Amino acid sequence: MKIALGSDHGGFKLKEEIKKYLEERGIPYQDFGTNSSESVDYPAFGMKVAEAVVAGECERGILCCGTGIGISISANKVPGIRCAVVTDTFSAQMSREHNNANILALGERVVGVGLALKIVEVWLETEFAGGRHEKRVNQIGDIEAKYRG
Ligand SMILES: O=C[C@H](O)[C@H](O)[C@H](O)COP(=O)(O)O
Repeated sequence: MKIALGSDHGGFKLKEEIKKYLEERGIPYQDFGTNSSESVDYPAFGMKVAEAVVAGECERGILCCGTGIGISISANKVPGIRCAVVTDTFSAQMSREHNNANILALGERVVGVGLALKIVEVWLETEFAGGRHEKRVNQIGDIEAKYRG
């Protein structure tokens, strides 16, 4: 499974930690930036990762900013993206099992590196449960379709 990675300056250090984590486990990734702690605007990075996931270039994405919020809002504007901001391992599991989240968003200023990497582990290992959740996820797609031009 190839992972698309992205961050702004507020999530840059956490993204680098996640890269190390993925490298140690032989999980392939593509880094869409940013490439330093210099101040940048998060929407473009959220969009790039979201587009890579929707295009199928990467199966899932992980985004980091200060809180995880701005970059997740940006990613969720791309049709087909279900990006979840997660701060605990239970929500990480549920975002996959129930919501089939295809992007995980983390806040470097919210969670420590240890917890963030545990969230990543749980999120990557958990599969969508389907069943009753499938029709609900499909209904999210129906909302997108309603507002598509
Ligand atoms: O939701 C937005 C993110 O948390 C950004 O990382 C944050 O707003 C950046 O703030 P600043 O420009 O003060 O570093």
